[in-house]
Amino acid sequence: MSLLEISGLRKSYGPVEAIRDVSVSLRDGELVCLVGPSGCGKTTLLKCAAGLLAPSGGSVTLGGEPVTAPPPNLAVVFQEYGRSLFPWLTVRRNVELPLREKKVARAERDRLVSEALSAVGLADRGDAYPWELSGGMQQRVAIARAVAYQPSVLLMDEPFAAVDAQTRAELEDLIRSIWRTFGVTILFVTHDIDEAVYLGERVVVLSGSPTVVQETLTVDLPAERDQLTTRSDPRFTELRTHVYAEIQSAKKPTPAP
Ligand SMILES: Nc1ncnc2c1ncn2[C@@H]1O[C@H](COP(=O)(O)OP(=O)(O)OP(=O)(O)O)[C@@H](O)[C@H]1O
Repeated sequence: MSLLEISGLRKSYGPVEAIRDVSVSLRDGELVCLVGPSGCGKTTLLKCAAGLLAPSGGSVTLGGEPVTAPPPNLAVVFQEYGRSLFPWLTVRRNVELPLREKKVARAERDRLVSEALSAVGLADRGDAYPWELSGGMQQRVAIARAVAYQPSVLLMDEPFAAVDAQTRAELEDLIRSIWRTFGVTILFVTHDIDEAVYLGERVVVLSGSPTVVQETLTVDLPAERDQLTTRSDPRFTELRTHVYAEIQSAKKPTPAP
């Protein structure tokens, strides 16, 4: 059964048609990657899915309910970790903040924060301030905050675009591990083809703007993935080459209907 349903979504900014027709459906517990050329409307699509932006047409439903404002059981992790954390709050406090707003009782809050910080490997950095941490660690804090909130859906908008390649690989593995541990449904937006194939159970390829779904691909790689084995698997190479070719043709703008 689908949990998050994006159906016939359209979005124009005044005369600029950004998204023409996108439908994506996520089953409960799925990890789906959205990949497309730069400027194709990935962020726009994600904001519409999160209830942060009203679509011009089509619909978004979460658990059968229409999404018209940010739903309580959905969390978003953005690319710019530097701007998403409060510098005057410690790591623990940053992670705890949405739980306070949700009026979670103190003991439960402490438990959820500790569990989330352990899951991202920052159990011993709770008293640090974000600016004392590296970029990759700050993004881990943002991920811990989303996880502690126990969302049923996690939307991620190019969350690793601003970190170095090694950190990025570690964070990719972290997402797979969090996904498997917590059973959260994830929609992960990236412009990185290898990342999309490495992470996803399915990859949705978007066309150039005005955007339509170019292709949806099932990633038939083993669930147990690691940077060395998976990336040297001939099937991985086949899939990424296929998606690369799709993106190249997707860069051509969609002809007018
Ligand atoms: N607030 C806005 N007002 C007008 N046009 C906008 C606005 N936001 C986005 N656009 C336009 O909509 C299109 C899609 O933008 P969006 O940021 O969603 O793409 P993206 O795929 O996330 O881009 P990138 O890969 O570069 O991050 C672009 O043509 C952009 O210029």
